[in-house]
Amino acid sequence: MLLEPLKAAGQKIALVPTMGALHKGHVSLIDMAKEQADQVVCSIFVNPTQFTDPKDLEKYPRPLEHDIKMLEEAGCDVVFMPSVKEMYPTKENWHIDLGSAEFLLEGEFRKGHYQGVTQIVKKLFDAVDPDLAFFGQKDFQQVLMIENMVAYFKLPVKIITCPIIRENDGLAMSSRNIHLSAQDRVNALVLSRALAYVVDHFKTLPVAQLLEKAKEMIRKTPGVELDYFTIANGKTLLPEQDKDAGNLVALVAAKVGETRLIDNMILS
Ligand SMILES: Nc1ncnc2c1ncn2[C@@H]1O[C@H](COP(=O)(O)OP(=O)(O)OP(=O)(O)O)[C@@H](O)[C@H]1O
Ligand SMILES: CC(C)(CO)[C@@H](O)C(=O)[O-]
Ligand code: BAL
Repeated sequence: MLLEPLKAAGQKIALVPTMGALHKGHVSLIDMAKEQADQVVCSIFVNPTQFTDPKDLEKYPRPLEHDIKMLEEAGCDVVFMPSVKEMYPTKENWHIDLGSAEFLLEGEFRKGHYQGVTQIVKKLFDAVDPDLAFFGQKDFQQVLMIENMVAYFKLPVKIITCPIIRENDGLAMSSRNIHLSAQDRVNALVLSRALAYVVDHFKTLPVAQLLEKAKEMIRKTPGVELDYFTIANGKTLLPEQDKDAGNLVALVAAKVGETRLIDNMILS
């Protein structure tokens, strides 16, 4: 890539992988990357191999002009927008060991999703050869899977996790929020509210009671269909009942109207 001479001259290269439809969450990743690297590359690629629902892939937003403008304003140095043919010139098999957490939570509801995610991230790393790569905590399990892929191939890329950027009312920013109707948008707030309830009561209530209350909040919200709400170990993603175990995170996924959203908050 054109960054090779800059890298050879000692400059640090950062990659911010995205699927486009950029929002302030993505900009926060670019901002953090700019603080830590000399050149920031943002990739925009809607990766077909990570979609398990063809309708989800088809309707994924692709507002290209808006994205380019946002990247210019954010001071991103390079935009990398490969075509599907460039990234997948031939049909290929990809299967690597990502550990048992691959099959939990998102992996259970989107079978094979993390094989597709790690396949494309490896290809992006091969193309850009970054020193650092920035990902959002919003996709908590994705960061774990990418760290496992990096360890699997022993890649010299440092993975940096960036905090979740939220709307003023608490909804985690997401490209898919654009699909929410006005009523969905109101209903979707229950996800961050249920997570905040768990954070606020973490010290005083047992795990079982926290989960019961959070799930009840979500279940009684019309138009919201819960996939999972869990309090889990932040590495194994296995459910955890012991509040003193440390490294705990609350994670949620739900369909709001026709749109599936995820969110999480760190507990300890
Ligand atoms: N609200 C957010 N705060 C911080 N990072 C975010 C946020 N939303 C997305 N990201 C991160 O931006 C990167 C690119 O994500 P992506 O382009 O899929 O956007 P998205 O908003 O997560 O869209 P989607 O609707 O597909 O979940 C990922 O590392 C993701 O975790
Ligand atoms: C990391 C990623 C760009 C891979 O397609 C995607 O999963 C995303 O946007 O989070
Ligand atoms: N932000 C995660 C990408 C996906 O939902 O496919």
